[in-house]
Amino acid sequence: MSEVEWKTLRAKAHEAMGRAYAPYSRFPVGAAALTVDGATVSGCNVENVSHGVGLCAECVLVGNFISGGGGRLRAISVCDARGAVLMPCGRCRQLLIEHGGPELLVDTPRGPRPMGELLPDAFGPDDLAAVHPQGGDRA
Ligand SMILES: O=c1ccn([C@H]2C[C@H](O)[C@@H](CO)O2)c(=O)[nH]1
Repeated sequence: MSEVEWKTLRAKAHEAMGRAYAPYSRFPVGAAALTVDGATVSGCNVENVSHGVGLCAECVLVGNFISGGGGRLRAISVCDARGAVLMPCGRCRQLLIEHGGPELLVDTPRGPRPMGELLPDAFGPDDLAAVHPQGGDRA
């Protein structure tokens, strides 16, 4: 990832932040990611009057990504209303690692870091396979 690519992602995250629906927290968030194919995808937080069912920007990004055809995420940047880099919450780290793996580069205040550092020893498909080696959908 070049500095130019990070700047583009940060700009797209900021743009998405401007579309956030966050009347309850008044904390708009934007997220933008680069895919391994070179496409970009973004998302903003979408809150709800039933506070607990609100969606984080990263969650909306993943939904947009999958509904747009999916693939693999390479890098992501998330920002707040000031444009400052924001760390994905724990749930969103799990959502993101599913589609980018531990190599997914995450913009952090300390610079880009692989998701494997931010969610070490993540729960993953191997944990399911250990119980159901043949696959299957029943417990
Ligand atoms: O990484 C984050 C952290 C928080 N939020 C949202 C959730 C909620 O709408 C608001 C305040 O927590 O910010 C995100 O979208 N992404």
